[in-house]
Amino acid sequence: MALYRKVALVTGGAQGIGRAVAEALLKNESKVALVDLNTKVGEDCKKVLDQEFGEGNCIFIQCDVADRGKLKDAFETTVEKFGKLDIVINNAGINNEKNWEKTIEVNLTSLIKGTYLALEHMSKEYGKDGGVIINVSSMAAFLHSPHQPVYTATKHGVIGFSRAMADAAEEGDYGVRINVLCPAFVDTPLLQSIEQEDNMGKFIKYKDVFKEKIHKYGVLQPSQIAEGMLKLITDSGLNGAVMKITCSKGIHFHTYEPLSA
Ligand SMILES: NC(=O)C1=CN([C@@H]2O[C@H](COP(=O)(O)OP(=O)(O)OC[C@H]3O[C@@H](n4cnc5c(N)ncnc54)[C@H](O)[C@@H]3O)[C@@H](O)[C@H]2O)C=CC1
Ligand SMILES: CCCCCC(=O)/C=C/[C@H]1C=CC(=O)[C@@H]1CCCCCCC(=O)O
Repeated sequence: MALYRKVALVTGGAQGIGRAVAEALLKNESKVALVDLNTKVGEDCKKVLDQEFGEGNCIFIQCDVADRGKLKDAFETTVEKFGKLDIVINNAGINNEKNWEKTIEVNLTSLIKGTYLALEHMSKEYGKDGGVIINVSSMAAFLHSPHQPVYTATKHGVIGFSRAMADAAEEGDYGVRINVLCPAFVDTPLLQSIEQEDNMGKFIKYKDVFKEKIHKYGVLQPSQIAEGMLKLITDSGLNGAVMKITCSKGIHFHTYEPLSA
Protein backbone atom coordinates (compact mmCIF):
# COMPACT_ATOMS: atom_id res chain seq x y z
CA MET A 1 0.00 0.00 0.00
CA ALA A 2 1.35 3.41 -0.97
CA LEU A 3 0.88 6.11 1.66
CA TYR A 4 0.17 9.07 -0.64
CA ARG A 5 -3.30 10.51 0.19
CA LYS A 6 -4.20 7.58 2.46
CA VAL A 7 -6.25 8.29 5.59
CA ALA A 8 -5.02 6.97 8.94
CA LEU A 9 -6.54 6.89 12.43
CA VAL A 10 -3.99 6.54 15.25
CA THR A 11 -5.19 5.92 18.82
CA GLY A 12 -2.90 7.31 21.49
CA GLY A 13 -1.57 9.48 18.67
CA ALA A 14 -0.78 12.59 20.71
CA GLN A 15 2.56 11.53 22.19
CA GLY A 16 5.19 8.80 22.29
CA ILE A 17 5.01 6.04 19.69
CA GLY A 18 1.64 7.18 18.29
CA ARG A 19 2.93 10.68 17.64
CA ALA A 20 6.08 9.39 15.91
CA VAL A 21 3.90 7.20 13.68
CA ALA A 22 1.61 10.15 12.88
CA GLU A 23 4.64 12.23 11.90
CA ALA A 24 5.99 9.48 9.64
CA LEU A 25 2.59 9.11 7.94
CA LEU A 26 2.29 12.87 7.38
CA LYS A 27 5.82 12.96 5.98
CA ASN A 28 4.61 10.42 3.42
CA GLU A 29 1.58 12.60 2.58
CA SER A 30 -1.10 10.61 4.39
CA LYS A 31 -3.89 12.37 6.31
CA VAL A 32 -3.98 11.55 10.02
CA ALA A 33 -6.59 11.59 12.82
CA LEU A 34 -4.95 11.70 16.24
CA VAL A 35 -7.39 10.02 18.65
CA ASP A 36 -6.31 10.58 22.23
CA LEU A 37 -7.60 10.98 25.78
CA ASN A 38 -5.34 13.92 26.62
CA THR A 39 -6.76 17.19 25.25
CA LYS A 40 -3.78 19.41 26.09
CA VAL A 41 -1.17 17.07 24.63
CA GLY A 42 -3.41 16.37 21.61
CA GLU A 43 -4.00 20.04 20.79
CA ASP A 44 -0.31 20.88 21.24
CA CYS A 45 0.68 17.97 19.02
CA LYS A 46 -1.75 19.02 16.25
CA LYS A 47 -0.41 22.58 16.39
CA VAL A 48 3.17 21.41 15.86
CA LEU A 49 2.20 18.96 13.10
CA ASP A 50 0.17 21.69 11.33
CA GLN A 51 3.23 23.94 11.37
CA GLU A 52 5.41 21.19 9.95
CA PHE A 53 3.07 19.60 7.41
CA GLY A 54 0.49 22.31 6.69
CA GLU A 55 -3.05 22.74 8.00
CA GLY A 56 -5.79 20.35 6.90
CA ASN A 57 -3.70 17.17 6.93
CA CYS A 58 -4.20 16.28 10.58
CA ILE A 59 -7.08 16.43 13.06
CA PHE A 60 -7.16 15.84 16.81
CA ILE A 61 -10.15 14.02 18.27
CA GLN A 62 -10.40 13.89 22.07
CA CYS A 63 -11.59 10.38 22.92
CA ASP A 64 -11.21 7.73 25.59
CA VAL A 65 -10.86 4.52 23.57
CA ALA A 66 -12.59 2.70 26.43
CA ASP A 67 -15.77 4.69 25.70
CA ARG A 68 -17.47 2.64 22.99
CA GLY A 69 -19.73 5.48 21.75
CA LYS A 70 -16.90 8.02 21.60
CA LEU A 71 -14.60 5.63 19.76
CA LYS A 72 -17.35 4.95 17.19
CA ASP A 73 -17.82 8.73 16.80
CA ALA A 74 -14.06 9.19 16.34
CA PHE A 75 -14.08 6.78 13.39
CA GLU A 76 -17.11 8.57 11.89
CA THR A 77 -15.56 12.03 12.37
CA THR A 78 -12.39 10.87 10.60
CA VAL A 79 -14.35 9.58 7.60
CA GLU A 80 -16.50 12.74 7.51
CA LYS A 81 -13.39 14.93 7.52
CA PHE A 82 -11.20 13.01 5.07
CA GLY A 83 -13.78 11.04 3.04
CA LYS A 84 -12.51 7.52 3.73
CA LEU A 85 -10.34 5.36 5.99
CA ASP A 86 -7.37 3.20 4.90
CA ILE A 87 -5.12 2.67 7.95
CA VAL A 88 -5.97 2.10 11.62
CA ILE A 89 -3.27 1.95 14.30
CA ASN A 90 -4.63 0.65 17.62
CA ASN A 91 -1.79 2.00 19.73
CA ALA A 92 -3.28 3.55 22.91
CA GLY A 93 -2.02 1.68 25.95
CA ILE A 94 -1.41 2.08 29.66
CA ASN A 95 0.72 0.37 32.29
CA ASN A 96 -1.32 0.14 35.48
CA GLU A 97 -1.11 -2.94 37.69
CA LYS A 98 -2.99 -1.22 40.51
CA ASN A 99 -6.08 -0.54 38.38
CA TRP A 100 -5.54 -3.71 36.38
CA GLU A 101 -9.11 -3.88 35.13
CA LYS A 102 -8.53 -0.53 33.38
CA THR A 103 -5.36 -1.92 31.82
CA ILE A 104 -7.35 -4.79 30.32
CA GLU A 105 -10.04 -2.36 29.18
CA VAL A 106 -7.64 0.03 27.41
CA ASN A 107 -4.95 -2.37 26.15
CA LEU A 108 -7.14 -5.27 25.03
CA THR A 109 -10.92 -4.66 25.07
CA SER A 110 -10.61 -1.24 23.38
CA LEU A 111 -8.13 -2.59 20.84
CA ILE A 112 -10.67 -5.28 19.94
CA LYS A 113 -13.37 -2.61 19.59
CA GLY A 114 -10.98 -0.52 17.47
CA THR A 115 -10.32 -3.49 15.21
CA TYR A 116 -14.04 -4.21 14.71
CA LEU A 117 -14.79 -0.54 14.01
CA ALA A 118 -11.89 -0.44 11.57
CA LEU A 119 -13.35 -3.43 9.72
CA GLU A 120 -16.78 -1.74 9.54
CA HIS A 121 -15.11 1.20 7.78
CA MET A 122 -12.63 -0.69 5.59
CA SER A 123 -13.68 -4.32 4.99
CA LYS A 124 -15.13 -5.52 1.70
CA GLU A 125 -17.67 -7.37 3.91
CA TYR A 126 -19.19 -3.94 4.57
CA GLY A 127 -18.85 -2.81 0.95
CA LYS A 128 -15.66 -0.83 1.64
CA ASP A 129 -12.37 -0.76 -0.29
CA GLY A 130 -9.98 -2.55 2.11
CA GLY A 131 -7.11 -1.30 4.24
CA VAL A 132 -4.67 -2.24 6.97
CA ILE A 133 -4.85 -2.49 10.78
CA ILE A 134 -1.78 -2.50 13.03
CA ASN A 135 -2.28 -3.51 16.66
CA VAL A 136 0.43 -2.54 19.14
CA SER A 137 1.61 -5.27 21.52
CA SER A 138 5.02 -5.38 23.24
CA MET A 139 8.11 -7.55 23.76
CA ALA A 140 6.43 -8.21 27.11
CA ALA A 141 4.38 -10.74 25.13
CA PHE A 142 7.55 -12.81 24.69
CA LEU A 143 9.70 -12.10 27.74
CA HIS A 144 7.70 -12.02 30.94
CA SER A 145 8.83 -10.50 34.19
CA PRO A 146 7.51 -10.09 37.76
CA HIS A 147 6.54 -6.44 37.54
CA GLN A 148 3.79 -6.37 34.94
CA PRO A 149 1.55 -9.47 35.08
CA VAL A 150 -1.64 -7.87 33.74
CA TYR A 151 0.13 -5.61 31.20
CA THR A 152 1.90 -8.76 29.97
CA ALA A 153 -1.39 -10.67 29.73
CA THR A 154 -2.97 -7.90 27.64
CA LYS A 155 -0.04 -7.88 25.24
CA HIS A 156 -0.25 -11.68 24.79
CA GLY A 157 -3.96 -11.17 24.14
CA VAL A 158 -3.29 -8.57 21.44
CA ILE A 159 -1.21 -11.07 19.48
CA GLY A 160 -3.71 -13.95 19.79
CA PHE A 161 -6.66 -11.78 18.81
CA SER A 162 -4.87 -10.09 15.91
CA ARG A 163 -3.53 -13.31 14.38
CA ALA A 164 -6.92 -15.01 14.58
CA MET A 165 -8.52 -11.93 12.99
CA ALA A 166 -5.85 -11.91 10.28
CA ASP A 167 -6.91 -15.49 9.45
CA ALA A 168 -10.58 -14.40 9.41
CA ALA A 169 -9.72 -11.48 7.12
CA GLU A 170 -7.96 -13.80 4.70
CA GLU A 171 -10.66 -16.52 4.77
CA GLY A 172 -13.42 -13.92 4.47
CA ASP A 173 -11.67 -11.91 1.75
CA TYR A 174 -12.04 -8.68 3.75
CA GLY A 175 -9.32 -6.90 1.75
CA VAL A 176 -7.87 -5.85 5.11
CA ARG A 177 -4.49 -6.93 6.49
CA ILE A 178 -3.99 -7.14 10.25
CA ASN A 179 -0.48 -7.09 11.73
CA VAL A 180 1.11 -6.70 15.17
CA LEU A 181 4.03 -4.59 16.37
CA CYS A 182 6.02 -5.57 19.48
CA PRO A 183 8.54 -2.97 20.60
CA ALA A 184 11.04 -3.49 23.41
CA PHE A 185 11.66 -0.50 25.72
CA VAL A 186 10.96 2.85 24.03
CA ASP A 187 11.83 6.33 25.24
CA THR A 188 8.30 7.65 25.92
CA PRO A 189 6.41 8.94 28.98
CA LEU A 190 4.95 5.43 29.47
CA LEU A 191 8.36 4.12 30.52
CA GLN A 192 8.33 6.50 33.52
CA SER A 193 5.24 4.69 34.87
CA ILE A 194 7.37 1.85 36.24
CA GLU A 195 8.61 4.14 39.02
CA GLN A 196 5.09 5.23 40.08
CA GLU A 197 3.34 3.43 42.93
CA ASP A 198 0.01 4.65 41.49
CA ASN A 199 0.76 2.59 38.39
CA MET A 200 2.63 -0.41 39.73
CA GLY A 201 0.85 -1.02 43.04
CA LYS A 202 2.49 -3.80 45.02
CA PHE A 203 4.73 -4.65 42.07
CA ILE A 204 6.64 -1.39 42.62
CA LYS A 205 9.05 -3.46 44.74
CA TYR A 206 10.39 -5.00 41.51
CA LYS A 207 11.22 -1.66 39.92
CA ASP A 208 14.96 -2.20 40.28
CA VAL A 209 14.71 -5.53 38.43
CA PHE A 210 12.86 -3.67 35.69
CA LYS A 211 15.43 -0.87 35.57
CA GLU A 212 18.23 -3.43 35.30
CA LYS A 213 16.46 -4.91 32.27
CA ILE A 214 16.16 -1.48 30.69
CA HIS A 215 19.86 -0.94 31.28
CA LYS A 216 20.70 -4.39 29.89
CA TYR A 217 18.52 -4.27 26.76
CA GLY A 218 18.68 -0.55 25.99
CA VAL A 219 16.01 1.94 24.98
CA LEU A 220 14.69 2.52 21.46
CA GLN A 221 13.59 5.86 20.01
CA PRO A 222 9.95 6.31 18.87
CA SER A 223 11.21 7.06 15.32
CA GLN A 224 12.60 3.49 15.14
CA ILE A 225 9.15 2.12 15.97
CA ALA A 226 7.59 4.37 13.31
CA GLU A 227 9.99 2.92 10.75
CA GLY A 228 8.80 -0.62 11.55
CA MET A 229 5.20 0.53 11.52
CA LEU A 230 5.52 1.92 7.98
CA LYS A 231 6.86 -1.43 6.80
CA LEU A 232 3.89 -3.28 8.34
CA ILE A 233 1.52 -0.82 6.65
CA THR A 234 3.07 -0.69 3.20
CA ASP A 235 4.21 -4.30 2.60
CA SER A 236 1.13 -5.87 1.00
CA GLY A 237 2.57 -9.37 1.60
CA LEU A 238 2.21 -9.04 5.37
CA ASN A 239 -0.94 -10.31 7.11
CA GLY A 240 -0.88 -11.86 10.59
CA ALA A 241 2.75 -10.79 10.89
CA VAL A 242 4.27 -10.14 14.32
CA MET A 243 7.11 -7.64 14.09
CA LYS A 244 9.57 -7.29 16.97
CA ILE A 245 11.83 -4.27 17.40
CA THR A 246 14.74 -4.51 19.83
CA CYS A 247 18.05 -2.68 20.25
CA SER A 248 20.07 -5.84 19.63
CA LYS A 249 18.29 -7.11 16.49
CA GLY A 250 16.48 -4.03 15.17
CA ILE A 251 13.35 -4.72 13.11
CA HIS A 252 12.67 -8.45 12.73
CA PHE A 253 9.76 -10.89 12.69
CA HIS A 254 8.63 -13.58 15.11
CA THR A 255 8.41 -16.95 13.39
CA TYR A 256 5.58 -19.42 13.98
CA GLU A 257 4.89 -23.02 13.00
CA PRO A 258 3.44 -22.92 9.47
CA LEU A 259 -0.02 -24.26 10.42
CA SER A 260 -1.92 -22.70 13.34
CA ALA A 261 -5.09 -24.81 12.99
N1 LIG B 1 7.18 2.80 25.72
C1 LIG B 1 7.49 1.52 25.73
O1 LIG B 1 8.55 1.12 26.26
C2 LIG B 1 6.61 0.51 25.06
C3 LIG B 1 5.32 0.81 24.68
N2 LIG B 1 4.54 -0.17 24.09
C4 LIG B 1 3.16 0.09 23.70
O2 LIG B 1 3.11 1.14 22.76
C5 LIG B 1 1.88 1.83 22.87
C6 LIG B 1 2.14 3.32 22.98
O3 LIG B 1 2.89 3.53 24.14
P1 LIG B 1 3.78 4.83 24.40
O4 LIG B 1 3.81 5.70 23.24
O5 LIG B 1 5.03 4.35 25.00
O6 LIG B 1 2.90 5.49 25.58
P2 LIG B 1 2.67 6.99 25.99
O7 LIG B 1 2.10 6.95 27.34
O8 LIG B 1 3.86 7.81 25.71
O9 LIG B 1 1.52 7.44 24.96
C7 LIG B 1 0.27 6.81 24.97
C8 LIG B 1 -0.79 7.76 24.47
O10 LIG B 1 -2.03 7.07 24.61
C9 LIG B 1 -2.97 7.93 25.20
N3 LIG B 1 -3.98 7.17 25.92
C10 LIG B 1 -3.85 6.49 27.08
N4 LIG B 1 -5.00 5.95 27.46
C11 LIG B 1 -5.90 6.29 26.51
C12 LIG B 1 -7.28 6.06 26.34
N5 LIG B 1 -7.99 5.38 27.26
N6 LIG B 1 -7.90 6.55 25.24
C13 LIG B 1 -7.20 7.27 24.32
N7 LIG B 1 -5.91 7.53 24.44
C14 LIG B 1 -5.25 7.06 25.52
C15 LIG B 1 -2.17 8.84 26.12
O11 LIG B 1 -2.86 10.06 26.39
C16 LIG B 1 -0.91 9.04 25.30
O12 LIG B 1 -0.99 10.17 24.46
C17 LIG B 1 1.16 1.23 24.08
O13 LIG B 1 0.21 0.28 23.62
C18 LIG B 1 2.28 0.54 24.84
O14 LIG B 1 1.81 -0.53 25.62
C19 LIG B 1 5.03 -1.41 23.83
C20 LIG B 1 6.30 -1.74 24.17
C21 LIG B 1 7.19 -0.81 24.81
C1 LIG C 1 6.00 0.52 30.75
C2 LIG C 1 5.81 -0.48 29.72
C3 LIG C 1 7.07 -0.86 29.06
C4 LIG C 1 6.95 -2.20 28.47
C5 LIG C 1 8.17 -2.49 27.74
C6 LIG C 1 8.32 -3.89 27.38
O1 LIG C 1 8.09 -4.21 26.26
C7 LIG C 1 8.76 -4.76 28.39
C8 LIG C 1 9.28 -5.92 28.09
C9 LIG C 1 10.05 -6.62 29.10
C10 LIG C 1 9.40 -7.51 30.00
C11 LIG C 1 10.36 -8.45 30.40
C12 LIG C 1 11.49 -8.35 29.61
O2 LIG C 1 12.56 -8.91 29.71
C13 LIG C 1 11.13 -7.47 28.49
C14 LIG C 1 12.34 -6.81 27.88
C15 LIG C 1 12.22 -6.70 26.45
C16 LIG C 1 13.49 -6.39 25.77
C17 LIG C 1 14.08 -7.59 25.10
C18 LIG C 1 15.16 -7.27 24.14
C19 LIG C 1 15.88 -8.51 23.73
C20 LIG C 1 16.97 -8.26 22.77
O3 LIG C 1 17.53 -7.17 22.69
O4 LIG C 1 17.29 -9.20 22.04
